[in-house]
Amino acid sequence: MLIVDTLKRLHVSVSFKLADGECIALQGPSGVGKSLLLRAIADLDPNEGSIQLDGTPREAMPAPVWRKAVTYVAAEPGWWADTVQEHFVAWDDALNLAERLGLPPDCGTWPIRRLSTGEKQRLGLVRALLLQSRVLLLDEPTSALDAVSTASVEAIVAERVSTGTSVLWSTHDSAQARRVGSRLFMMSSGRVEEHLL
Ligand SMILES: Nc1ncnc2c1ncn2[C@@H]1O[C@H](COP(=O)(O)OP(=O)(O)OP(=O)(O)O)[C@@H](O)[C@H]1O
Repeated sequence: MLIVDTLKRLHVSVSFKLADGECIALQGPSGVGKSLLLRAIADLDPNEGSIQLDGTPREAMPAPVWRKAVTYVAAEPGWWADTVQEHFVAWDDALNLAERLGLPPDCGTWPIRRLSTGEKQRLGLVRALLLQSRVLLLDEPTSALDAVSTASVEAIVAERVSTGTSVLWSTHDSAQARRVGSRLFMMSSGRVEEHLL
């Protein structure tokens, strides 16, 4: 269980509980603060408030440990090495997931500069999935993907949810929000309000 109590980042102020094996879809207009909220939960930006994971306060863990347990997945992931497989400790495990997301077997040798936006997005998700995080904070994870790849992402995340991973999934696609979410949060003026699905 992730408990977020009066988390504040700029104009965002939010409290909610996210159970094990639950996926909450997060919607709201562009610029309303969805990314600010997800990044604050992962402690990637300065923020105030209290967050607990399974009863352990965030401040009791070193930040890198917290971020491996409560992982933010950016819509546009960052890269630091020249080729795809240099970004992975266990490339065989990564390749299995990458192939499920429609990438070819030789994609590990590809230079990062050749990747399309959607290839980057899928490989960024693979990187996060390999962490086996307790909580995934997905920031528009299929915004650059076609329908087939989107369905693959939704299926893989659903598998994780079915084995207990908690997910907060930001999306502009209300059909997707209803497909993936067991609950729906609408964000406006920096607050979230739960809506019936
Ligand atoms: N470091 C910052 N300092 C000040 N304002 C910021 C900062 N980061 C983001 N903002 C502003 O906060 C608002 C919310 O941004 P955020 O990226 O969370 O929106 P969003 O709901 O995720 O939008 P989108 O759906 O377009 O991705 C925006 O107006 C943005 O310009």
